[in-house]
Amino acid sequence: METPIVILNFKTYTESTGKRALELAGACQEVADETGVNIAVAPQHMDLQPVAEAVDIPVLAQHIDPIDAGGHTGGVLAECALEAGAAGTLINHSEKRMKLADIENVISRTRKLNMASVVCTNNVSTTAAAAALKPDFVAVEPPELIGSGIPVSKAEPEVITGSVSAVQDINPDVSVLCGAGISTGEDMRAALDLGAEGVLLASGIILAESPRDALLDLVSKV
Ligand SMILES: O=C(CO)COP(=O)(O)O
Repeated sequence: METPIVILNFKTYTESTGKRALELAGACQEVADETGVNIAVAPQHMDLQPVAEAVDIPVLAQHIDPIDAGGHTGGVLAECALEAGAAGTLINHSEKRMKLADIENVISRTRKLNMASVVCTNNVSTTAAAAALKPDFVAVEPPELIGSGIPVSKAEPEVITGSVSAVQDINPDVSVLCGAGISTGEDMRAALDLGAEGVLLASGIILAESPRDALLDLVSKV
C-alpha cells in the first residue's frame, strides 16, 4: 500500500454493513480511480470476501487474532483473512485493544503472509512502542476524538508531529498515519503538513449524506 493513503475503517456502522459495504467500497474505488489517491477499505470480516471480489483497491481486515489454525472457535485466523482477499489488517484499534505480545505476534504473522500491518496507537509513547515492533504503518488516534468530528490534526497536532519524530528515531521505515475526527480535505491536508503519510477515518465519510462527495472533498487537497 503506497502513501499518501486514506484508509476507511467501516467499523460496524449500519451504513457500511452488507450491501452497503459493497456500495461504499465501490465509491472508494471510483474516487481512487478518478483522483489517483490511494484509498483502502476495512470492512467487517463477514464482508471481506464480497468486497475484495468487487474492488481492486486494497481491502484490510479490522482485526486478526494471534492464533494458529486449529481449535479457536470464534477466532480470526490470518490465513482466513488472506484467503478472503485481505491485503492487510488493522491491529490494536482502540475499539479492539490487544496485549503488546499479541500485537507483536500478529505483526509477525502478517509479515510471513505478505500482508500489510497497520498498528493503531493512542499517543506518542504507544506509537514509539509500536514502531519498535516494525509494522508497516502505525496510525495514531487519540480515543477521545474518535467519532467526535473534531479533527486530531487541529485539536492535537502535537500528537502527530510527536509521533512522526518518534518513529523517525526508532524505525524510519514505518509510515505514520493519523486519525480521529478527520472528515474534510482541510483536515487531511493539515495531517499531511504535520508529517503524516495518510489518514485512518470512519464516521466523517460513512455517515455523510453522500460518502462519495465527502471522499472527493477529503482527497481534494492531497
Ligand atoms: O477510529 C477511527 C478510524 O479507525 C476514527 O474514527 P472517526 O473518523 O469516526 O473519528
